[in-house]
Amino acid sequence: MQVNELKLKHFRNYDQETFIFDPHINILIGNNAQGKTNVLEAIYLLSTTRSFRTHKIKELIQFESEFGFVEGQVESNKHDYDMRVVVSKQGKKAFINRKDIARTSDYIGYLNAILFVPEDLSLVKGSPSARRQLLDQEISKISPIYMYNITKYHKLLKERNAFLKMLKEQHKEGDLYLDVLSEQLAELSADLIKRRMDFVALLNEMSGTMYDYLSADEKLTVSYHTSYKEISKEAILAKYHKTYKRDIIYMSTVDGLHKDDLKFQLNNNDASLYASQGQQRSIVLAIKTALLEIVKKEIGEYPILLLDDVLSELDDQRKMKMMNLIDHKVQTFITTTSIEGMQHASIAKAKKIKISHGNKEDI
Ligand SMILES: Nc1ncnc2c1ncn2[C@@H]1O[C@H](COP(=O)(O)OP(=O)(O)OP(=O)(O)O)[C@@H](O)[C@H]1O
Repeated sequence: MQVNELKLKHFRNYDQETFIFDPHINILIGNNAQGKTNVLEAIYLLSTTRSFRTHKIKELIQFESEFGFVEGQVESNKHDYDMRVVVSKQGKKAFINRKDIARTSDYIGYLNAILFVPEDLSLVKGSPSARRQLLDQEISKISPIYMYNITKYHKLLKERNAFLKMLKEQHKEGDLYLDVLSEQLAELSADLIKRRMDFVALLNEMSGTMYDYLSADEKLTVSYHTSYKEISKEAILAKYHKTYKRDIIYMSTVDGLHKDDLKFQLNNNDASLYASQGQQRSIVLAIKTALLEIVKKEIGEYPILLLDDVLSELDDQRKMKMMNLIDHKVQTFITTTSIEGMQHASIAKAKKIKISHGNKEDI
């Protein structure tokens, strides 16, 4: 997959700009606060209809403007597409070949992107919610059904929690409607957890190989942790039934896949407790490069890669190895304040675009 052309209109600090990209490496160079990450954010928006920096989509519209849009000419193995996401005060609208696509799950997949930002470097020791988010986002890219079901799960969970609160206020210990909601959640949970487990098995295999290449010292293992001993609708529902009273007291669904976690181990030691900064970086790098391979395996072609200011966070050896892994395979967008010290041959051949004050200049 690749983005050949990107148009920005009233997007962040861009009034109007058109970028023509190289199929391999594109480097956006500029001082701080010039608009480099804004370009990555625009590509990510085109890919997912979301920003990786804010949930408030209206922040993407240029100050003083009523609307903004991002439009990309995208080339894949199958077809070429014109993709567009328009953001206005009313919300956002996504289009493929000028056709309005109402459901996000129908839009995702035309342009797959793997994003790597400095915050990802805290994935190993950070909050479980970031690891769950990674799982949900990445599985959604290769499975529209997963995306549809996880959205439905969270809606039902919210409804169940609100209902638990009402039961507590009414001093009730159960209700037929609680049974219905629990049954629906149990059915979805069994399906979603199985899909997560399958994905993690693949991630474990691929990231193990990548880690071995990036840092041959230890063995990386990635595993999925859930509170359920048996993954079936019946077993999950039975657990819900057993914990009705507790959930009503807490006014919250205490157990569930919304509490599950992804664990990393190096030579059987819990990486969240023992991994050094360098080891954590290698793990995240192994995960991100493994994700590229998983998308290739599942979809049949590589996604694009967005590297926001992360190369400067990696040492020379890891940087070189990372570039070796993506060279001539993956269209990559790199933001940086300077290319000094970037030694790989692909950097010399890369398309370099200077960004200043929301304007670009090919150099
Ligand atoms: N909605 C908006 N309208 C106009 N300008 C905006 C808007 N949102 C952000 N900006 C401007 O965009 C600039 C930041 O751009 P960006 O985050 O892409 O910086 P950057 O070049 O990646 O910098 P750094 O190297 O510091 O990460 C700031 O000057 C900010 O004021």
